[in-house]
Amino acid sequence: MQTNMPDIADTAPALQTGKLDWVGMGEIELPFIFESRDLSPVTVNAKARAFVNLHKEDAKGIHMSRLFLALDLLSTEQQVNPQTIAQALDTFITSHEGLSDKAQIEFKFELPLRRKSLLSGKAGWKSYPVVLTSTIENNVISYELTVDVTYSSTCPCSAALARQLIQNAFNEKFNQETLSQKDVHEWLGTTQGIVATPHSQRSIANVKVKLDSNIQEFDVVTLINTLEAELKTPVQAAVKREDEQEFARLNGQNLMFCEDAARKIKALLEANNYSDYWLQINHYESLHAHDAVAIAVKGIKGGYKA
Ligand SMILES: Nc1nc2c(ncn2[C@@H]2O[C@H](COP(=O)(O)OP(=O)(O)OP(=O)(O)O)[C@@H](O)[C@H]2O)c(=O)[nH]1
Repeated sequence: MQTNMPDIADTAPALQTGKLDWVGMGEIELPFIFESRDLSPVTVNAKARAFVNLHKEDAKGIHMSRLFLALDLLSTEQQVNPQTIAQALDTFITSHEGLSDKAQIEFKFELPLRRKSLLSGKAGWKSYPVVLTSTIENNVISYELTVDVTYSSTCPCSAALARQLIQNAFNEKFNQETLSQKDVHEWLGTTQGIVATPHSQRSIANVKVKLDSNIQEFDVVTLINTLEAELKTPVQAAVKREDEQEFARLNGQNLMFCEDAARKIKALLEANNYSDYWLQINHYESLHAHDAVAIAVKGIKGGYKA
């Protein structure tokens, strides 16, 4: 290796002096083995962002290769968990002595999970977008976990309007007739019996929670499972007809506006004692070409903002 290469990060004058909040790299390709409770260690293909602050006002720049190589170690020689992320953050700071006293790593990846069908006992893969952000400041680490949960939402307004049409059709059909249970039963099984159906839409809950700084392990599966259990109509992987019928029943029994979904999840996160959270509910409408959106935060001082 050539020994006299210029190292401008150390020696060149800054064009203009001043502190910077974050300097680093985005979109770093980083496969790694992710560890989380109730999950066999799983290889994920993450995109990483790695940052330190630059508090030395006249320093030309940070040493990006040092951040990159610390991440590479995480990818090739370790498994990703709170301990190894803490080590990488520590390396970010110690390798920037005099330059930086804050560091941040963000991982964005899809977590594949085996999901069971509703009734038929089959199973299939479903991928969940995850963002894990870890920050060290004043020697304290904080972790934020964001997951996206996709579900189906059936419009309560549309359901009520459809029911009215069904009642009207019933009146027309059976106006003068003595009702026979058999006739009504048969009629209900026809398209004319259920003359209107409410619209439903694919919907996504984006949920960000702040984790305790002293956690020993991540627990993404529990967060996803709890959210899906609360929403009741998560999109399905393996589906046989009996599963589809159960899904139709669940949709009919869990009609919701985006406000309903947001309130349910807010109450759930409160009950689970997260120190802070942010959520955005997106109903990708099938009635409209635009979306219905609801946002909520815990609302603590200095916490997440809506
Ligand atoms: N600070 C900084 N570096 C950049 C930027 N864009 C590219 N780089 C490159 O990042 C590379 C790595 O920088 P350093 O970490 O200082 O590399 P190095 O001097 O070989 O590593 P050390 O010997 O550990 O200091 C350099 O080749 C820079 O040119 C930028 O906008 N800012």
